[in-house]
Amino acid sequence: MISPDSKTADASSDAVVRVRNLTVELPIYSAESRSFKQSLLSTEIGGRLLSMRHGPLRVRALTQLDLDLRPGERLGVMGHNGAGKTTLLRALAGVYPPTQGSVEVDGDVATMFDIGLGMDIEANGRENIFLLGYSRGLDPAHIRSKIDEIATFSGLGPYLELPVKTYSSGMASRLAFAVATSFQPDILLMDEWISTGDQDFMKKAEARLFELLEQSRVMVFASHSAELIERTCTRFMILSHGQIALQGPVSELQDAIQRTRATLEQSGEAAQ
Ligand SMILES: Nc1ncnc2c1ncn2[C@@H]1O[C@H](COP(=O)(O)OP(=O)(O)OP(=O)(O)O)[C@@H](O)[C@H]1O
Repeated sequence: MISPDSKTADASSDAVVRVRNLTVELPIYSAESRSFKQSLLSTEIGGRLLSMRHGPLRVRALTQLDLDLRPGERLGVMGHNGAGKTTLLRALAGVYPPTQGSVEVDGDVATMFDIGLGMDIEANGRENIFLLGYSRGLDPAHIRSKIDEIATFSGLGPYLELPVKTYSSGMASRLAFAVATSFQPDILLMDEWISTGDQDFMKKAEARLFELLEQSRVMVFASHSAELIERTCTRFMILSHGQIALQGPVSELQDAIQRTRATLEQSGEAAQ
């Protein structure tokens, strides 16, 4: 829990996402040997590598972030590879605990990143719909009422009776997407646009996403695409080496968005 001063508390009282002084550090357990640690330390990565006297190397992926998101706000996050975009989404989803600071999120969160997170590949599609629904805190009757719709939207038909390990990655993505979008979330966290390689499904998916964006209380969308951020977001943030370099309304930051697109394009990171 946070204990903000009274001025901050007033300003954030209607926020449904409240992040205070958030630092996230991630250990790298697979770098045990001294020489390998040394060579990693001299490598340029997005986050900051911290060499500990004891224990594993750590990457500081986010440093002292503050963020308030109020109902109706849709935040687009851009930044170079390794800037911390995915780490921010994972921290908001509760996947990564804060190393320092706090994250408070009021409401049901749907995640559209790490597709497959929360799925059991040994279980069949139908069972996975329940698993994903339970992880959102939904009750069985509510989940059951959506099964037919999810089956139709995902186009998986009889495959829903087979274990997910027999699905292609596109089929698994279609199932995860159909579940994530069939139950209206309060807060939608997305990393890039879904891509399944199936053009018909992509058209349906885009239409459904826009519908969902209209109704979600809050969205955070990490992307390399300036165009998608301008089309879908109300607020814009640039992350750089785990810190907020710039933040404000999309309507006032058109130039900054285009400059970021140009920089990412130069380094070959912009979305097509
Ligand atoms: N599981 C992990 N363990 C250790 N370090 C990690 C892990 N995940 C990410 N990192 C590091 O944290 C930093 C931020 O990574 P993150 O994936 O959040 O960046 P990103 O902005 O989403 O990048 P990209 O645009 O390439 O997807 C990077 O330096 C990365 O190497």
